[in-house]
Amino acid sequence: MNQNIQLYGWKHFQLKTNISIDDNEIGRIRNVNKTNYDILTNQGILKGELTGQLLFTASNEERPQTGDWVKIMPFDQQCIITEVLTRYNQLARKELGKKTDKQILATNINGAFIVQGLDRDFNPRRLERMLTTLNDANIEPFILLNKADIAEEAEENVQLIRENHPNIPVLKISALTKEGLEQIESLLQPQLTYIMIGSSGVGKSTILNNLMHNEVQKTNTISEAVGKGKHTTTSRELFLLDNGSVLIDTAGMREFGLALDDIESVTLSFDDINQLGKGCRYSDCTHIDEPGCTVLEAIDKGKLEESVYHSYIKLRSEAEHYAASTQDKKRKGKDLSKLVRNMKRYNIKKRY
Ligand SMILES: Nc1nc2c(ncn2[C@@H]2O[C@H](COP(=O)(O)OP(=O)(O)OP(=O)(O)O)[C@@H](O)[C@H]2O)c(=O)[nH]1
Ligand SMILES: [Zn+2]
Repeated sequence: MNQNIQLYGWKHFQLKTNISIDDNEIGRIRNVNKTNYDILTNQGILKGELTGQLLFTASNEERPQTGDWVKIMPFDQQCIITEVLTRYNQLARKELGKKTDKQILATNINGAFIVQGLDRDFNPRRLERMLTTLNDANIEPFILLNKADIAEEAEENVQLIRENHPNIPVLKISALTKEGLEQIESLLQPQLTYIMIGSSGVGKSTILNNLMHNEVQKTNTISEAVGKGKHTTTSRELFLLDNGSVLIDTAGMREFGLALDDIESVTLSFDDINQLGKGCRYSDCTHIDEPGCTVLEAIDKGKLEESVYHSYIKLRSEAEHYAASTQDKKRKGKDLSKLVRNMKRYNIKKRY
């Protein structure tokens, strides 16, 4: 039986949060089904429910999520969840169809594998967006470019992503032929928690099955011609890998929206801009139209790829838009008009 909570990273969580509680009153949420939870505990996997207090007073965000450590009161082969222990981080996305509500995907995560297909799923801009969200959540990113076996221009596209993100591991893989599987395994550390994110059908379950060395998660075999997956809802589940790492799989995630707490962190996912920005005249320079901005200077001198700057601007404008619906509308108007002016400036320049 591998249900000992140490295997699921309890010690690591304790180190991060300074919490000390009796091991037998602790569990980790394996998956969520409305208000029913599967919880990994020293007594095995227990079914759990919330105390009335939690059920009626906790917001969606405060309720237990996959990855959460919770305080439990075992009884009768089941348990009651009395408290959600403070998370050291959480990964959220914008709720489908809603403007500002966050949906939490998972919590207490050390690293994330962004899976993107090298086929028609390939989209550097979506990758940027995911990297920004991960950076904001303080989660270490890894990029898996999958389906190398069927993609044309696979090598060029892998190179492009490596150039854009020199400090992030970028692996070219094929879950089908198992190319790159050992490289993924070499990134995983025991007792740390990882999550796998990416569009539906990109190969996440197939990768997970490879890592588990058996079939745990049903893969989506609906034909490409039909064009849509069989999942209609999003589910998250926590798995223990052979090497002792914990992996959370997210299935059926069609859209990975921005859910930023802080717009300024957008810049951090752009290594080049971040490096250059250290030389700007103003320490809070937004690199949009300030005098003495070394980022703008670098573009003029051809030292910074315009495409990188463009995705920075686009991403920033998306982030501004999102933030504006919850924060300061006035500032949004100002910044957006600056952005538009700046986009124009570079579009005009390009014609010469
Ligand atoms: N050619 C090729 N096909 C792959 C590869 N990886 C996955 N597939 C296929 O792509 C389809 C979708 O794979 P899944 O693993 O179910 O994708 P998923 O990301 O888990 O999808 P959701 O569960 O909907 O989020 C399946 O038919 C897989 O066999 C690969 O490297 N090469
Ligand atoms: Zn600047």
